[in-house]
Amino acid sequence: MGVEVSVEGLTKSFGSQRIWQDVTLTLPPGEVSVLLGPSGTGKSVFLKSLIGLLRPEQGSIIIDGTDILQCSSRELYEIRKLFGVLFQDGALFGSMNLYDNVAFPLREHTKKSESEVRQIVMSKLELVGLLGAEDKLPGEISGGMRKRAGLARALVLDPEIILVDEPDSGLDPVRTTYISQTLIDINAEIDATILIVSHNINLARTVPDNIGMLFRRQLVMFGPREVLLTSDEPVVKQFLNGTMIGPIGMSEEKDEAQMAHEQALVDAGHHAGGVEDVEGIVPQMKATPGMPFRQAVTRRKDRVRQILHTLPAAAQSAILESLDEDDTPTPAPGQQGNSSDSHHDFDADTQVIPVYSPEQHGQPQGQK
Ligand SMILES: Nc1ncnc2c1ncn2[C@@H]1O[C@H](COP(=O)(O)OP(=O)(O)OP(=O)(O)O)[C@@H](O)[C@H]1O
Repeated sequence: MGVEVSVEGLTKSFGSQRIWQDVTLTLPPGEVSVLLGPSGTGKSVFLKSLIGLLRPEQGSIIIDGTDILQCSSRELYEIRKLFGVLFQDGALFGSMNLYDNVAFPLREHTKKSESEVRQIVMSKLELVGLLGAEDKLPGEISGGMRKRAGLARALVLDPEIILVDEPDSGLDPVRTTYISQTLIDINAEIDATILIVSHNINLARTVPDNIGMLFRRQLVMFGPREVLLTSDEPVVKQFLNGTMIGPIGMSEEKDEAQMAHEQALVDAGHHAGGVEDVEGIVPQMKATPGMPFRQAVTRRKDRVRQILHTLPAAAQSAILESLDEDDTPTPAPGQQGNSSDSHHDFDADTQVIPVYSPEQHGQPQGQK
């Protein structure tokens, strides 16, 4: 199972620009969490802080018992071995085909034979639906394929924590749903702790076990998905419905006068944009039939039962309903019941730093 990531009192600035402050949250081990927030609120900065690419000036980030803001560089090196990261554009090497891109961490950081490398690479390419595209260069494929290739590369070293930066950016709604399904399937398959940064509402409504939101330098909330999805917070409601009416403006700050002006326009009949009154909770996506059962589902039920009394009433009743839901996985066509003997073989003894970032490797290439 993936490890817990516990963040407390985290504050990050660049010079005099405060990005966010006093962020406290815990990513439950093996569960999928999404961090939402309008553009520019520092979601990517948060992801980069978790892997030690950026250094917040205050607070702690405890990963597997180690505070990565206090530990030695040797310890940070060890902790980084737990991570697989998918950056927004896949951060692929433009001169290498997809096979070599995905094989790169294995060749660079392990002593595996080429036949072992091949077996792992092909299984990961299959998991992300890219079998047959091994010989393509990043510049010859779509943005969605590049993302999936980046995801395959993030998985080859068997990560316990997977960070995904805007898996939906540049993708149409259908491809976004496919990548959402892939992320759920990966969680079912390897039971890793997953944090997805996004501003995609469909993804946020259907994929995660937990949701948080950054706004105006604060973590507005973080908790079981039902808390945010039933929230009455104006900023959350506005974000979920994508309208102009509410505290979120084109730039970060929006003052009372502008809010009143926009409300007056809407009262006079102007369309506020977005989809009105999307309320409540839609069912969470499940692993594809035939995949292993997603163990996070059972663990999360036990966990939320224990914190239920601390949550708002609307979230409590939504959670109580979900506790009664049948978690039995849908059997694959032609199969009976749950399949736990996956054909994907994940090797546990690789020793590497699975972080390939623009910071470390220069600008990603292969953009169209
Ligand atoms: N290395 C850096 N040096 C200085 N400022 C930075 C650095 N990285 C990010 N920032 C600033 O931090 C702020 C937050 O950026 P970030 O990319 O984390 O936002 P985001 O929420 O991920 O946005 P989006 O949803 O548009 O991707 C921005 O104002 C950005 O300019």
